[in-house]
Amino acid sequence: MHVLRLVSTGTTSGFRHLLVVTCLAGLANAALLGMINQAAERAALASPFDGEALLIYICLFGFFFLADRASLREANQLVQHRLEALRLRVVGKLRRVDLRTLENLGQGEIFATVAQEINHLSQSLPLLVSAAQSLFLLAFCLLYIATLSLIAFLVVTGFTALGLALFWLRRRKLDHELMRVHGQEAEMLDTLAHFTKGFQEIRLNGDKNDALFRRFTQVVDDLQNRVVGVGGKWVVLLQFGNAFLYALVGAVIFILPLFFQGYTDVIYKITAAAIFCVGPVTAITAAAPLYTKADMGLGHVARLEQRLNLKRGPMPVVTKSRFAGFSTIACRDLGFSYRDEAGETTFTSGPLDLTLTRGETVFVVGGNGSGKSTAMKLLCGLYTPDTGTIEVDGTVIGDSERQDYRELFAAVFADFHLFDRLYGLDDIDPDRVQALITRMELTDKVSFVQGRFSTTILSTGQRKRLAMIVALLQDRDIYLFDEWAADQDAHFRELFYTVLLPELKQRGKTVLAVTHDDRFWHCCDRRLSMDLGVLTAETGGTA
Ligand SMILES: Nc1ncnc2c1ncn2[C@@H]1O[C@H](COP(=O)(O)OP(=O)(O)OP(=O)(O)O)[C@@H](O)[C@H]1O
Repeated sequence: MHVLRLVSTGTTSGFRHLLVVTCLAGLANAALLGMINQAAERAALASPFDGEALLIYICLFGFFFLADRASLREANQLVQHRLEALRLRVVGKLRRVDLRTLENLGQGEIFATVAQEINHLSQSLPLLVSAAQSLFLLAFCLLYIATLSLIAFLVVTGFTALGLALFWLRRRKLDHELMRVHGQEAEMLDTLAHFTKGFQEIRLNGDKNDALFRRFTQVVDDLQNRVVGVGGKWVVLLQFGNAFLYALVGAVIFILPLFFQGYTDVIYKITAAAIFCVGPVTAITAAAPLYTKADMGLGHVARLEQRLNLKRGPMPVVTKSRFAGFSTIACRDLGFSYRDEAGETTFTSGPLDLTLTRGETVFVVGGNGSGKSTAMKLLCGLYTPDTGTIEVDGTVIGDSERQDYRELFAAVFADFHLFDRLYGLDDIDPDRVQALITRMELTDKVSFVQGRFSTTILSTGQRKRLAMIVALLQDRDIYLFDEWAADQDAHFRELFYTVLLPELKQRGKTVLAVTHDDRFWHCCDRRLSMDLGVLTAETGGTA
């Protein structure tokens, strides 16, 4: 049903057009078969050559050829168009979800669904149009049989419907297997990602490399076994379809004549028509695996969409945050928990009670795993709090305010991503960018040309400096830095604490910086200590 929904939703004119040309192609095909039948009958009766019939045959063939081509082209166009819309819709939802939803989904699942499944669909769906044509052809063949003998029509239709229904029921049993194939494909993609993301580690350690490869081999083996198993079940199903067809033709030829008087007059015509049914029914059954896979693929996309629908915020605002120029942000009893798949809490951040004032520089310190990064993501609205509130100048941040609130922040997280372009800063003055590149001493490494950085392949410290440039260009009210200085040399560490942070303060920016650099702990207005997800102490600084 997902396939039908995909092609029939959206603008209906494309679907109607496809339906008309496919129907015409099927009609022309049926007419051709009818003519062949008649010609065979005439030849059997040794009738003279019929030039007019030949001309009609050629015209019909020409018509069929054009309609068939139009139908395949239309189907391809329609399907690609709908798939593009689907891809955009899913990614459109993806970019609006809660960070936690995205973390729970996992990259393998997203890639297996959005990239792999939709790519499969883009290749397999247009091929299904031949099966759709066969459906029309089958309907016309049956109608033709009806004009010859009503009883034969009922028998053939009954047989065909029974065969297709049995086929369909048995096919549905494969759905569960196909679901597991999808899950294993996602697992395979996740394991594959370890080879690229962990390449350095596996090249340094042969045992690790071998063990990962063994794991990958096992995952691929399991996947292959399941795919082979599913393929075997398809073969049995297709054989069942073929056997059923020959049983049908046998019944028409051998059994029906025994019961009906006069039937034998038209027996060869009905037999020929029943044999014509073999082609379309075979085409339909052969397309069934393709259809099933396509329907499953669209089912996965639909399920992914459902999960994305659950925690979707409003569209990102492109204008300035309505909270820009805030005076205070107050967090009261703010709490958030990570939960595993079973719903068990694995770590709780908070309850946090904290007030941030415009223009202050606040350091957050604490041991590894004490919850500093989690608290940052909670504070800037990336995680939706389970309990408590965030208030900006007395306005409580609810779901409808959250995106506007997020727009107050520019951040360089510990797990930051560096984009090659300054997305969202289209009108930026290139000289400003170049000036910051010079300031961050990256001129011999990176340049800003035609709206993009010449490279992002840099050392970790250099990448963080480039990320800092991007954050500074964003010119937001609040800056979050999660251990920015950790990867910098002594010179840039000094520059960060004693020049960049004071400059931001001077410009009225609020800074929240996670740091382990106790040598610079005095360079702040306040220092918050964290342990086990809660604030344990607050100390004054000298900034
Ligand atoms: N995405 C996540 N999903 C589930 N649990 C997480 C996630 N990120 C962090 N945690 C858990 O939350 C706890 C706090 O992690 P967090 O990264 O906030 O600590 P941190 O104080 O920033 O540590 P560090 O100083 O090592 O960076 C850890 O126990 C970690 O296992």
